[in-house]
Amino acid sequence: MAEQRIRIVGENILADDYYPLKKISYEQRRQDGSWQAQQREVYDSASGAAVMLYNRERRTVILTRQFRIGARLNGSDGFLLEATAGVLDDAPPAERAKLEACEETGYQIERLDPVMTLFVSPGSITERIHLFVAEYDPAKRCGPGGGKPEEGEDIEVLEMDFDDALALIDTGGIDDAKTVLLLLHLERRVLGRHEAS
Ligand SMILES: Nc1nc2c(ncn2[C@@H]2O[C@H](COP(=O)(O)OP(=O)(O)O[C@H]3O[C@H](CO)[C@@H](O)[C@H](O)[C@@H]3O)[C@@H](O)[C@H]2O)c(=O)[nH]1
Ligand SMILES: [Mg+2]
Repeated sequence: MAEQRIRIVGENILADDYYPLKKISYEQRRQDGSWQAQQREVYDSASGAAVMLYNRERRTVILTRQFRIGARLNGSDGFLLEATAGVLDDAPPAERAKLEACEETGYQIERLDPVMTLFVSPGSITERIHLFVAEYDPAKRCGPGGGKPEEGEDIEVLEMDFDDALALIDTGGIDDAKTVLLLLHLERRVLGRHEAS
């Protein structure tokens, strides 16, 4: 067994409303062999799944725009352009991604391709996000999209030229991490880049 480097010694719940905010005490064995006591606040938020919908023939993607309070509190108006995403709520990631695509965008997805699973902000948040891409057919719809109004969701759905979306990364118009990553994945592995004429 690998030598133990971390001993978790305590957990204190600071707040427990929607998801718990915890203060974790642990001891870390430093590279010089000494043990050091540390404490960190961690938001134990749920993990999620996100999917970037694209259409190869039209060379388009589907983006959502909704209000995000975390961004608003840190320098943005909070209305971020994003790939569709949702918390897992015990569903397998691919199934959750398909359900959220229907609820939020109204498109019926048949096949999802997994991209990667990432920690979003591992120093302070437990969340992992499972990323997918999937082709959409503009004619295959499962509902109106827009999210669940009773949960406060008011989601705008935009079909955007893929190259325009890539250009928005460069100007900061798209600044949500999972969304940037999924667009760059599409560019690298699926759709390539068309140079502006
Ligand atoms: N009342 C209340 N409701 C909440 C709270 N936090 C979340 N919700 C409810 O939970 C729903 C979550 O919607 P989803 O579509 O399932 O999740 P998401 O907000 O899109 O989250 C996804 O994207 C996030 C941002 O990238 C990810 O952090 C998350 O893991 C997930 O992938 C929201 O509509 C909202 O009603 C809260 O603190 N209070
Ligand atoms: Mg969502």
